[in-house]
Amino acid sequence: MCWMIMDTADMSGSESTGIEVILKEGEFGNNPFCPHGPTMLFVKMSKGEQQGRAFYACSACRDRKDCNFFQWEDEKISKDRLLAREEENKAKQPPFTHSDYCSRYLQFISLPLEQKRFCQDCQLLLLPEDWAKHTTHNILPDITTSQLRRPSQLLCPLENKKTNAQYLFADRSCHFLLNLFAALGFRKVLCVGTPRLHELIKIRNMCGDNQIIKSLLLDIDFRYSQFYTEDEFCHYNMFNHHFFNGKAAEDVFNSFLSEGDGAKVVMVADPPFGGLVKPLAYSFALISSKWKTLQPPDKRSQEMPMFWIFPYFFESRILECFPTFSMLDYQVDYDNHPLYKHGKTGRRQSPVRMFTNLCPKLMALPAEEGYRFCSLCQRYVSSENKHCLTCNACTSKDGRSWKHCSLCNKCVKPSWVHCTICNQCALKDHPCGKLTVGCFICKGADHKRRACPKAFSSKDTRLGKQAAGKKAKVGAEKDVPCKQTAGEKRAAGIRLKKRRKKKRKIA
Ligand SMILES: C[S@@+](CC[C@H](N)C(=O)[O-])C[C@H]1O[C@@H](n2cnc3c(N)ncnc32)[C@H](O)[C@@H]1O
Ligand SMILES: [Zn+2]
Ligand SMILES: [Zn+2]
Ligand SMILES: [Zn+2]
Ligand SMILES: [Zn+2]
Ligand SMILES: [Zn+2]
Ligand SMILES: [Zn+2]
Repeated sequence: MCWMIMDTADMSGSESTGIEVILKEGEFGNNPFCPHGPTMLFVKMSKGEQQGRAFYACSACRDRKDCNFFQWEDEKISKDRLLAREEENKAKQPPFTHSDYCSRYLQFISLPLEQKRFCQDCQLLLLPEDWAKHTTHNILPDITTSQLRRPSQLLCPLENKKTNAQYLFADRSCHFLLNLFAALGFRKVLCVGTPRLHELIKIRNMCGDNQIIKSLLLDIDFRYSQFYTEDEFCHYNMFNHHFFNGKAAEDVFNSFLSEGDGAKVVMVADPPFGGLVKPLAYSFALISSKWKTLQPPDKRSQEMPMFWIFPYFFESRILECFPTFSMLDYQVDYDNHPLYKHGKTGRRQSPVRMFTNLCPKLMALPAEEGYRFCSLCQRYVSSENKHCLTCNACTSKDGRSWKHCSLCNKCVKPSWVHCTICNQCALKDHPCGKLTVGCFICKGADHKRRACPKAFSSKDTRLGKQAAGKKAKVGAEKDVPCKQTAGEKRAAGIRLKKRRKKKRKIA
């Protein structure tokens, strides 16, 4: 069973050929392993047809400098090479096991303050026996208990944009999320790539009268192993649902998902923005189906409550995978992202939103930040998002007021004008006559290539079928303009250039 997946390299809407991912249901584990777990199968696509040999490459790292695994799908690998690869994979694992990190932590907290040191170069809490090895390194002395409670502030964010892009929530967004989950009655939060939220939950639990909320962090950043026990953190890859510590970690995950103790679980994921949507969706669907199997039989038809934090211009792709999701207007902002800050004018508003399968009318957005309830849409919207009576919706996606174009029969960005040559709205200085209308793969006029049914095989996986089912609905009800602002285009352009470079390297 094949589920063909388009690579984000095609975000710009260019007609270039794309490298796509093939997910074979249930077969991840049979793919060769790189240091980041099972690799993914990629193939070069041109006009909807497979071109050339398929190959395996790393699921997590989009930069070959981070992981240079490469193997043709039909390549025979000698025993010696397999052994060498296994050795290499082992050598690339963290310097300590998680249980070693835990015993080091216990030793560390029993040290007097003047002996509590953190090596900034090695990103490691040091024990006295380590000191000699770090004499020439940058050492942060006198690590306090409150610093230990905020590892996301102590560790320097991994800023490798392609692979980790560790953008940390600003306090405003982190508190909003936590208060929302608490108000909705959740008592367990599965934090997928949200270390800052995880630490805030733990801090909140220490403040007396709050209901205790449990949190389990799943993240690829193993540095967190030195601060959290094996019940609080799993070293995890969200692109292939791989637990680095194998069965022991999966058992922790399974018991966290079980609601036998009456504590309701919610999942929140904030993946790196350059990540491929469909492998992520595939992992989240696996998490959700695991949650279902742990529910009592009469509740198995319910969906696991999920929040996926991602830029708004991925809306149609996320909805293809999860038709029951909707996008909230809330703008998520980050401390260390120069562009994704809240409340600035124009493009400096954060494009990052929350997608959830919970009922939008229950997601109360803060009135003090200008969000209001639209009784017609039955959801909270941002202050500038005006209800269009023709579209019968609050149509803005980016926080600015959009305007209705009667020729396009939809609302468009305020900076767009209707072009009679292209027969659609676009920026004033668009490359006239060159806008792509409809689908590049099958030439159909009613959808874009990413929603093309031909991009899926006839034997779709469950998610693939859902995607096909949603397509018509998306087209009819939520025609999401896929054009981007100049800022987004620039960002996508930079990504595209880098990807082209990578593709050249691969070829
Ligand atoms: C955009 S940041 C989100 C951080 C979040 N806003 C916070 O403040 O807690 C992405 C997070 O995903 C993690 N991450 C990146 N690639 C990952 C992967 N393949 N699997 C799991 N986690 C990953 C990063 O380490 C980082 O914590
Ligand atoms: Zn890898
Ligand atoms: Zn060091
Ligand atoms: Zn409305
Ligand atoms: Zn409208
Ligand atoms: Zn128009
Ligand atoms: Zn034009």
